[in-house]
Amino acid sequence: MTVRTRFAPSPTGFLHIGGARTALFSWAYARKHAGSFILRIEDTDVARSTPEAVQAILDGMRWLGLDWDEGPFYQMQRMDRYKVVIGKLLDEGHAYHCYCSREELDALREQQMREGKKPRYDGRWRPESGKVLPAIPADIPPVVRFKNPRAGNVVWNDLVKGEISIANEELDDLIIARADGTPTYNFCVVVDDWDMGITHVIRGDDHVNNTPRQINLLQALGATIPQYAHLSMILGDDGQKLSKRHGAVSVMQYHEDGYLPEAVLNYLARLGWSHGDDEIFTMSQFCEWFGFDHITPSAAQFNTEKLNWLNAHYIKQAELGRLAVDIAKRLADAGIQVSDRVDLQGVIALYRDRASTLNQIAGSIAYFYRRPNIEASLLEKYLTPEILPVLTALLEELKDIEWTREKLHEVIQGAVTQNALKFPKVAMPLRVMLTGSDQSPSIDAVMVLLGQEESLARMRSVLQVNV
Ligand SMILES: Nc1ncnc2c1ncn2[C@@H]1O[C@H](COP(=O)(O)OP(=O)(O)OP(=O)(O)O)[C@@H](O)[C@H]1O
Repeated sequence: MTVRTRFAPSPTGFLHIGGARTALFSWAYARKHAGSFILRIEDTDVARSTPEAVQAILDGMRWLGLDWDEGPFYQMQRMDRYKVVIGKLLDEGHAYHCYCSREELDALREQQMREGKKPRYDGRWRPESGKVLPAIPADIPPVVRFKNPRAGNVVWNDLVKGEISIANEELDDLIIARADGTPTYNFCVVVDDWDMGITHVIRGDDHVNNTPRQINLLQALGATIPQYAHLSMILGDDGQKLSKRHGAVSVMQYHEDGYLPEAVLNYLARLGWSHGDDEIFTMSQFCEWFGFDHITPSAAQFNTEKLNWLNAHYIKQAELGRLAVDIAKRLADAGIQVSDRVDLQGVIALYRDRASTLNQIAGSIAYFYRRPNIEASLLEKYLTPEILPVLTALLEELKDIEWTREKLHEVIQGAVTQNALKFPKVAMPLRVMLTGSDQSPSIDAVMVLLGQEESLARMRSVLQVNV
């Protein structure tokens, strides 16, 4: 049997971390078994679905590298097929028309509540042998209901939660087509899973309640029942389920904030799944290791600190050329054009060990490409009257030296020793003049990358010396 899994989001908003983790597990299971991963867009909620949300979901999947083998299939394009299957169920006696008016159903519910019973459809239009059905009203277009089995239990061995058994008594005769003929959610899912040959339905456990109804429908259709794996929910900081409507951040926001997709994927993989003590692994390792035996059935909480830690790791490992392309774009978005004057890869190499996002790097290195505005308080603090002559003399000396780290260090150290100062007394004002900040990597390394001409120009403009 070839494994076929699917991810089936509703395009009512962006792809968030919770959905993405579910997509990742479904994708990994297909990849592990050399099967197929199918993308299906469940867009039957016409009022809430938008083309922008479809695009946002596709963008998020592509950014993460969760490539699909088939689809995207759109449920709205499959309406004719659903109608055919509804007809089949009606013909075969697995479904029936129900002509209850809204008022009738409301009255039924009220009566059941008064009697302390669980509100449910009482099957008044359900055909049974020997039962006389009410006269068909002229003015009420019927819905189609599924004839759910009355007795027995629906039992499945959930790959995450173990055996689950639901009594058929608990299940209503589900409406599968509304009065206007449009099919309903659970029914579309069933027809799709059947037609698409899904072998493993891997989805969030917010769908557990749908599963017994779907199994009954599949059985009535004579379909093979897939295996089910209901994954725990990802909760936000407040302990609530992340959803488009509550607390979730788009996957693409992580891109914007400077996270690498491999860091986000690695983070998501560990949300509710483990492989011994392994925290850092590649996606091919993950696909190899992934299985349902090491999934925690309890909900997992999002933790930004851990994501930052992983991102810092992947930034340190990433190929510099790739980081340079990305960071140049981030700088351009902030109105800063990088130029060949400064070796961007060299600059990133100098900064990446201390960054947990690409945005932090972009923010820290902007001064290489745009002269910094230096705060008066920094000038006052570090460019004290007694140090100014030392810096002016140093500027003179820097004009004619070989522009290497070693030479720069030697010359700066010389100025320190000659004037019987401590190293920071000279290094700090240099930092401020060159970078606009009193925090930077080693100043000689900064000066090499900034270049002789630009370094001297920045010193001159602060020291107001026109030499
Ligand atoms: N917080 C979550 N944690 C884990 N899986 C989730 C989470 N939210 C949704 N999923 C799963 O992602 C898949 C796609 O879900 P869907 O597009 O309906 O997103 P949703 O966020 O639940 O939608 P909504 O925000 O409208 O409730 C489903 O399998 C669903 O179970």
